[in-house]
Amino acid sequence: MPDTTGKTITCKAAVAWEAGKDLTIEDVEVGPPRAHEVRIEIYYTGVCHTDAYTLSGKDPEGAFPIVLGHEGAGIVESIGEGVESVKVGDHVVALYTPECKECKFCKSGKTNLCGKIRTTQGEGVMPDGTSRFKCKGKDLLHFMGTSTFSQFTVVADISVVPITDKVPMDRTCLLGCGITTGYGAAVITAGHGGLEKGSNVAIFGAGCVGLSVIQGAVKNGAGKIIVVDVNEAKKSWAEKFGATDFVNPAKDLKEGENITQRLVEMTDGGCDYTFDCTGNVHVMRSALEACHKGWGESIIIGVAAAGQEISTRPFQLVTGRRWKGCAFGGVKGRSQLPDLVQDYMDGKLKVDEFITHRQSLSGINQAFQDMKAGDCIRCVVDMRKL
Ligand SMILES: NC(=O)C1=CN([C@@H]2O[C@H](COP(=O)(O)OP(=O)(O)OC[C@H]3O[C@@H](n4cnc5c(N)ncnc54)[C@H](OP(=O)(O)O)[C@@H]3O)[C@@H](O)[C@H]2O)C=CC1
Ligand SMILES: N[C@@H](CCC(=O)N[C@@H](CSC=O)C(=O)NCC(=O)O)C(=O)O
Ligand SMILES: [Zn+2]
Ligand SMILES: [Zn+2]
Repeated sequence: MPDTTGKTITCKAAVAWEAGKDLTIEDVEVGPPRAHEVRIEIYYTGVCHTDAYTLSGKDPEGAFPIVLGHEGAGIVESIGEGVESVKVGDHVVALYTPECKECKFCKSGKTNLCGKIRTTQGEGVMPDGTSRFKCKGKDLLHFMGTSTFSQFTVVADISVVPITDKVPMDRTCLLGCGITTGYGAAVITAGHGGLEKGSNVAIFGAGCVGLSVIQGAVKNGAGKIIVVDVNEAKKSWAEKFGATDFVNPAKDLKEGENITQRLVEMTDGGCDYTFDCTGNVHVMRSALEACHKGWGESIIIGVAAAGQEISTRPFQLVTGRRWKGCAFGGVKGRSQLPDLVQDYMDGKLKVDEFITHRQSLSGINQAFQDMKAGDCIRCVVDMRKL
């Protein structure tokens, strides 16, 4: 392979030109990394519902044309001036939640949200306000600071974590979003640094995120782990990951009974923790109201569309139920992701089981279709196969 350091690379990428339209595979020019930037050759990327959400046009931050994708793993091709955290040849996972370790957020000890580049990331540009992608003479926007639907991408050095090369990248890519998000929500965000042993838990939505919450709940020794999903096929998935109960609100409720009442009855007054992994604001309300009076905590993970709002009677909070939420499970990517990779290597974290579908880069629109079909947990796209 010729040395590409300092040069623009032309490669294939799946470009979203307009909201609601299929992606098209294009030749894109990817500029060299500038100071504190890293150019990565992406080997594998997952497709997440958040990519579909932005492509749909419902994301208030969504703008076009853009290179989507935020669940990717690859190898560092070159680095810009001042980069010390990774080197050429490192296997890495891209981080849509960066970690600078020096901003107010990073130093607070209270959150994994990093403030350093959030504004430019939301605007779809690199921290210096410009794009590294060009196609047909036009600049393309970056997405979530990662843009993993391109064979080569450029990210800020705080948006990437080196990981062992002993784990295949079609697995590590999934730690870039869905698995880490659900697992972290249970073991980091819930309670004070993770849900307590014996806690009764309800998880709404058993996709990649919800199944990962189950894994975290099992790890922390939860009592009841009740999964609520309208898709009956998710029952066997939930059981495989360690759920103790499954309720399908579309078929299992008694006449006049609602899901909140059922969960309160099953848990002697309400759940200690509930998790929304659907993005449906009505489900979020049920999840909050199914919490135990006095201490029950509901964690919102699902992403709801622009204009959607949550509501409940304030009395629910007055009487001690708590609403919180998290991005990337509350996990600090550069500090904590290598530990999750180690958990996978030690057989303590399931990852392989999530891969139900695979596609080549040119099959990426089919990956979006697969995701909507209901039998897909995660589709992994091989970015080097056209
Ligand atoms: N906060 C964060 O950092 C992150 C948030 N997300 C968000 O998390 C959410 C979940 O992602 P993912 O697991 O990939 O999604 P999936 O669509 O794979 O899983 C959601 C599950 O919920 C089910 N469901 C839909 N409506 C209801 C309902 N009313 N009651 C109960 N179950 C329902 C779905 O059933 P069916 O198959 O029939 O639709 C599906 O089984 C998305 O909104 C995504 O954008 C994702 C990653 C990170
Ligand atoms: N742009 C959206 C917000 C989407 C969102 O909440 N993204 C999550 C990650 S979802 C991953 O699949 C996130 O990281 N949120 C924190 C953040 O700073 O964006 C909108 O405006 O609705
Ligand atoms: Zn995601
Ligand atoms: Zn920071």
